[in-house]
Amino acid sequence: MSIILKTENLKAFYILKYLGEERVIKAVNGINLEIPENEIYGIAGESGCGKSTLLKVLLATLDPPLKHIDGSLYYNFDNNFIDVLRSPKEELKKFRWKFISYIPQGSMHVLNPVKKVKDTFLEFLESHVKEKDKKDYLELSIEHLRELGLSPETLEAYPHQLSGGMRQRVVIALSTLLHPQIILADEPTTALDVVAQRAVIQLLKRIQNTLQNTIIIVTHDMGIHAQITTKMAIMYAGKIVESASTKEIFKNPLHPYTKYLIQSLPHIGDKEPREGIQGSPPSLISLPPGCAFHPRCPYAQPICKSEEPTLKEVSSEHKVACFIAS
Ligand SMILES: Nc1ncnc2c1ncn2[C@@H]1O[C@H](COP(=O)(O)OP(=O)(O)OP(=O)(O)O)[C@@H](O)[C@H]1O
Repeated sequence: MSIILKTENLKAFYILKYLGEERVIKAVNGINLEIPENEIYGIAGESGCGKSTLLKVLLATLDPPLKHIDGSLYYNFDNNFIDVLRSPKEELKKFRWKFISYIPQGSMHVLNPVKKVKDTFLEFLESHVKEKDKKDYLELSIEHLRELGLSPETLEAYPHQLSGGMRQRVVIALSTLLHPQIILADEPTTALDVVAQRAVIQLLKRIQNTLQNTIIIVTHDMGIHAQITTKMAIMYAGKIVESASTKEIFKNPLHPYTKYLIQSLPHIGDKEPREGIQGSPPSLISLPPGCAFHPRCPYAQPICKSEEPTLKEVSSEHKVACFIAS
């Protein structure tokens, strides 16, 4: 199993000035991840725990007020680990779209409303692939859509002529035109009905199967993780609190937060609504001492209020950051 992307104690904070005072939002706060190639890797957690920010950092797009504070991000490019956040910006351009690409949150609004889909595809290829004539770009786009099971006729449409689900699939096709080895997808199924969600899931699975690459999916929806991911990490308050294969996470969740996330999933035959997690995630500006989950944890012990648990391996490839569970 080869690692395609890894982070070591990665920290990136939003630094804001508010009424003359500095406010620091610790959105990515000491992340250690090792993501293998040829997997669909999920990152789960409630809204506001830092998932989207982590994806921005993994793509190495840190624009103010987001700032790299500490730690490292490595891409395994041709069997060399590149220290991405310490590489010159010009150097990083060669990775974007060809090695690593990004499907942004709400991507169905990404397409230019006054241009045919075809023109967006051609412009993208023109700016990223050299030495081709226009016809070749068109052939490449048609071939790619066919490969993904999408109709090439879509290229002749304007975005408003496509359904929300179809627009999302077109943006996914656009992000994968250059066959990247890593695809980062931010909430790719959010705001879609279940039929459109299913089509997006099938498309992502098909892409992974065809390219044999790695897809990293961020979503708060544990149901989506269960359907598509093969390995996953649970994020809480800017940190990873548990990671394992998706099967293991659902069969044997160890962290009380993971258990809550799974318990709150609806089941067929439920007579009453499922209970959500009590309380809400802490402010990332002033985190509680010790384990950030302790104020919401029914099993919290005195140690949880004073010391911060680290992510420890408890069985093969199953890691958890919890004094009670490890
Ligand atoms: N551009 C920004 N400037 C300042 N703070 C930000 C910015 N973007 C996000 N944040 C803050 O960073 C924290 C983490 O947000 P992030 O969007 O990464 O979480 P998330 O888990 O992806 O949640 P969601 O699913 O709601 O996007 C939140 O407190 C959020 O308010």
